[in-house]
Order: sequence, then structure tokens, then C-alpha cells
Amino acid sequence: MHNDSHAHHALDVRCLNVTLGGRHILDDVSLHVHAGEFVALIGPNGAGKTTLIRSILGLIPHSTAGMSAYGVPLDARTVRTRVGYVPQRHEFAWDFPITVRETVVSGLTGILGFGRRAKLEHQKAVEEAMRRADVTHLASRPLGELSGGQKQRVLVARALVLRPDILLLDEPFTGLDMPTQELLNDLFRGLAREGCAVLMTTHDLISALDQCDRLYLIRERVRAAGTPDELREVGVDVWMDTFQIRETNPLLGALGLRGKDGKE
Ligand SMILES: Nc1ncnc2c1ncn2[C@@H]1O[C@H](COP(=O)(O)OP(=O)(O)OP(=O)(O)O)[C@@H](O)[C@H]1O
Repeated sequence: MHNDSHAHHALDVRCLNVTLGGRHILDDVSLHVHAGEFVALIGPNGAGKTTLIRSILGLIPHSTAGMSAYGVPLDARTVRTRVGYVPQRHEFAWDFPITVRETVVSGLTGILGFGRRAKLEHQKAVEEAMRRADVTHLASRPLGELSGGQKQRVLVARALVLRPDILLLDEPFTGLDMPTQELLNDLFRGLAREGCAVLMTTHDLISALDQCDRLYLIRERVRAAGTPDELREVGVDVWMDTFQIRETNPLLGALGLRGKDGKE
């Protein structure tokens, strides 16, 4: 699985280690995402998924044998101009007194600087991002008034304005109804089809196995990685150990995993 050339990886993370408050949070985590791939990062609460994404963004102190985007070291400028980031909804300051359009425009600050007017080309990108995330009709609404699903779509639109080559999504489906999940899944798959490398953390394992090209099972370390079909074959022990669940947990059956004796 890891024998393909690093040169082709849109996102390449090698041997990432993170220690926070004296605790080892990530241990030698390596992963990659190809251009055009939709990849899920799954694991229990506290597994280190958010820490991994924030390390890629340079927001958390870490050590690594190398992180690169399309072969270029992932420095602050590369992150700012090529990587789109959708944080968890609760991390965003929703009481900020601005409109949906202004929030989406704020996704341009990496290249514009605060307070500068967006050029025509940027305005086009803002309209396109709003259209794709289906928030155009909300453009002049104040941010604080939105529902959870509307907020999530605004965060996605804001991440799309720079037309990123890499998109990092932190639990984009949490608390969303089915139509909004379908809309966003279609959007993420569409972005991947256009060549974007999409990496998403999620607790929705069924949807991830259904929608994603590859998945990483993570809890401090990478416990397994592969296509949905490959991961259904790794053995139920790996899933039980990663997610710290019992053999009787109905999730295992719902995921279509084989039992210890090889039966479903
Ligand atoms: N600033 C910090 N100082 C110390 N420990 C931290 C810090 N930030 C996170 N951690 C710890 O790192 C571990 C991983 O947290 P992280 O948020 O990355 O997990 P996660 O997989 O995203 O979990 P969840 O599914 O609950 O969002 C947790 O045990 C958390 O308590």
C-alpha cells in the first residue's frame, strides 16, 4: 500500500509524533492522500484525529520525518494558499457580528490580508464557493442566526474560496440531518473528482466506509489503513481494539465485519 512514489502524493505525512502536556498523543503516524482521493480518518474520542489535522496545519508543536504537499514541504505559505480547512463547528466564533458572505470572504484573508477589498476574480470565487455549499440564499444573513447544518455549509464555503488542492475536514457531519450529509458528501466527492485531495475525520463509520476511497483507523498510532473492502477484511480484533468496543457491539455487524471465526 505504501510502495507508490511519494512524488504522487498530494499530501504526505511521515512519522508524525505529537506530545502534549507530557502525554504522547500521536506515535509515528504516517499517511498520504492522492490527488482525487477522499480519505477518512476514523478512531474513538481522544484518538488524536484533530491533533493530526492541526499538526498538518502547523497549529500544534510536533516532530515529523517530513510533511509535504505535492512534493513541496508543507510550510506556512503552502498551507495558507493550498490547504482548505474546515474546523469542528464548535471551534468557530459564531457570535461574531458578520454575515454569511463576509464569513466566506474571510477565507481569502490568507492572500488578501484583513480589510482589503476582494478583486473581481475573488468575488467570483466567493460566489462559486457559496453556490457549491448551497449558502447563496443565506448570503446576507447574520452568522449567529444559522442552524447547525447551515453553519457547517458556511464553513465549507469559506474553506473553498481559495480553490484548495487539499481539503482538511474535521468532523463535518456531526449533528447534521441526512439531506445535509448527502449534500456535503456529494460535494466532497465532487471536489475529489476534480483532483482535490480530501481528508476528513468522522465518527460516522458507516458513511465513511460507503463514501470514502480509503480510510485510516487511528488511535495514537495507525492501526490499519486501506480501502473499505480491505478494512472489512483486516479482522474484527483490529476494529475492537481501535475503538475499544466489545465483540457484541452492534456496530461491528452494521459495518459488515467478519466475526473472529471468519463468519459475518
Ligand atoms: N493542548 C492539549 N494539551 C494536552 N492534551 C491535549 C491537548 N489537546 C488535546 N489533547 C489530548 O490529546 C488527545 C487527542 O485529542 P484529539 O482532539 O486530537 O482527539 P480526537 O481523535 O480528535 O477526538 P474526538 O473524536 O473526541 O474529537 C486527547 O486525549 C486530548 O485530551
